[in-house]
Amino acid sequence: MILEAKGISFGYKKGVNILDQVQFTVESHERVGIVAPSGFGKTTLCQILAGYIKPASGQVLLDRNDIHKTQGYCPVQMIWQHPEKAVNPRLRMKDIIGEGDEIEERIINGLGIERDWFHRFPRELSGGEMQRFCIARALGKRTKFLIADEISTMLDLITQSQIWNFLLTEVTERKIGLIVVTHSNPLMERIATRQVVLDTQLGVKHHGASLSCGQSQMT
Ligand SMILES: Nc1ncnc2c1ncn2[C@@H]1O[C@H](COP(=O)(O)OP(=O)(O)OP(=O)(O)O)[C@@H](O)[C@H]1O
Repeated sequence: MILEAKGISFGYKKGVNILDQVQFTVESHERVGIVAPSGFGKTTLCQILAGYIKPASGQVLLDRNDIHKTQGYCPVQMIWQHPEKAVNPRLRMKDIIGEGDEIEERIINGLGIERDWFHRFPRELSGGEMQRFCIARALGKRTKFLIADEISTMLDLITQSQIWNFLLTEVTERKIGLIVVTHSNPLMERIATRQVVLDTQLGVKHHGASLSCGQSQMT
């Protein structure tokens, strides 16, 4: 499958775009890092790619189908930096995890989610425990692309390593395309097979080669 950001422009204020003609493609077997300075619009772009925000212009295409016109379960799932912002505080974790697609037992076990946690409310879990639920919820059977936006920033190094080891195995075995945002260079180097650099002057750069706006290139 191919996920395509096609000429994506967006701004929160009318007439002021933070994303301008962003264009790139990601294939199922790839792990692509999105690189840009803080405040540039990476999270916003992730939300657009996962269908949460509509671009002012442009499209997000999954095998040529517009993701913003797709009904039902979105095959492009996003894991957020702050899990507490991604869960309904009034639901118990068993209901939160049931909000998406069917989640295989292997995923629950692989992420180290304990049975006892299912009966708790989000406020009764640590950030790391809650993030494991959010990762599991995003790995439903129909997920084809996963967007990981600073997902391990708040975790200790051992938990980071466990979660990333699990995620990398999972996306490789299921041929899920991965888009990753992280400010950690070592993590980016470890995870991404390719990087897309968002750049104010040049639109989008791939592997250091500058492209003018509106072009796309697979590297
Ligand atoms: N809901 C919103 N309403 C208005 N402005 C917003 C909103 N969300 C983000 N912004 C602004 O849009 C810009 C891009 O924010 P975004 O979070 O997408 O950047 P980022 O590249 O992910 O930043 P960081 O690396 O610091 O997480 C910022 O200036 C931010 O203040």
